[in-house]
Amino acid sequence: MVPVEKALQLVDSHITSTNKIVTISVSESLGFVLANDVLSPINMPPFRQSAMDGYALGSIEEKAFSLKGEVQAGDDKDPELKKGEAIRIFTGAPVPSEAKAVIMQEKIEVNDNKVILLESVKPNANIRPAGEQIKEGEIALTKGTIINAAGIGYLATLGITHIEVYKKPSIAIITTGNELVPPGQKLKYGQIYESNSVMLSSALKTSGFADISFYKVEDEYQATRSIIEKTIKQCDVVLISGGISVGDYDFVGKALRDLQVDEIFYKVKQKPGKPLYFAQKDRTTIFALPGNPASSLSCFYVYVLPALQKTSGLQDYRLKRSTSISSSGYSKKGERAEFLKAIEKDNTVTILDGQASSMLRSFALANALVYLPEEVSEINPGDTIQIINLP
Ligand SMILES: Nc1nc2c(c(=O)[nH]1)N[C@H]1C(S)=C(S)[C@@H](COP(=O)(O)OP(=O)(O)OC[C@H]3O[C@@H](n4cnc5c(N)ncnc54)[C@H](O)[C@@H]3O)O[C@H]1N2
Ligand code: MOO
Repeated sequence: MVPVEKALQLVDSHITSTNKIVTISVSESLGFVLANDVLSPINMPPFRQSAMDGYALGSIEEKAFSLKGEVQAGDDKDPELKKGEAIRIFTGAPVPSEAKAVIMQEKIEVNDNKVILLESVKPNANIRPAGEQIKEGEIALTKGTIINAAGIGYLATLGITHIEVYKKPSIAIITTGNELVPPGQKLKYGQIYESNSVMLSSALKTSGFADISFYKVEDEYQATRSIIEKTIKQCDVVLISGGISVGDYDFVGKALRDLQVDEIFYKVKQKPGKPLYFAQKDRTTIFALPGNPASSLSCFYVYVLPALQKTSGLQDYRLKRSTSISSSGYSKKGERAEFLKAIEKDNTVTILDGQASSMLRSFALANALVYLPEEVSEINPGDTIQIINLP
């Protein structure tokens, strides 16, 4: 059995960033990592642009200006504007080349077709120069940037439709267990609903992993081995749920060994998730997650997600650890490190009831896991404790 910190290190040292680069459309790039610098193909703004609804002024020394027409956003005209002349202009409209400033409409009065300034105006006030945000050929976003919603908007403002990003892994989810039936069917005696596949795929989607295929297998050696062999050939990452413990019908470990995967560790000194198995074969990474739902998800967040993020080129892929003040007391029974479902708010963390690895309600409410290392045996209210923030 390996300690938690050792297991984390082993996952980190065996996972490498992908060097596969793919071109994708900007609209589909949420959560991807840029594989190259992106250069701006245009000046932004592309022209001198008014930042306000008001008047463009041909000079700034006068107090009264004669009004000469208007420029609306989207107009392609560049009207002449002499000293002492003003033009009605609107936010986003191109500012005439000869304009010296734009004044907000709240700061003028119009009398007899004359624009009277109520206060003085500085040169170039309320004018966004062409290329103020970025100039053509400059770096818009650097390699390594994670694309978020604003990043997608920003690239769209520059008219960019496609970018080069690191490929995200293709992921297989294999669920094992004769007792499992899909929700929607009536349960027979001895059966339970299969929930890990939808839970894990939802956790994957939350973090931007969408290339997921699903497989279901009975507790039978040959079928288990065949599915694992097939998915290792087809996918970058194989997540197996259940069948990894020591029961007579837990065939995952035997199948993996017989397929001669490189076992990196099996069993971690932690609760939940003791029977976690981590291996690689050729270029595929394999995690066999314990079948108990909360164990599966806990192992996913602690080990699988950082690995997937590292693979996808994220630099800041490591577990998001921080500390918080416990409002709860808790006594650990065994010696294993523990991950406890909790709610963290305003630097106070509350450990939830219902921590058994078969239970999901506490996880459904949690926004953090409290991490109790092996050497910590109890928590008292007021203690500063380690937490892992959940995505
Ligand atoms: N003699 C021992 N028995 C067990 C040990 C041990 O050390 N010695 N470890 C226990 C721990 S800890 C865990 S965790 C489980 C893990 O077992 P498996 O990974 O082999 O998982 P299964 O036996 O297949 O399932 C466990 C539990 O979870 C339910 N399950 C499984 N898959 C799903 C699914 N897709 N959706 C919903 N629920 C699922 C399954 O019905 C079982 O109730 O082993 C302990 N035993
Ligand atoms: O590790 Mo098991 O997940 O304790 O039930």
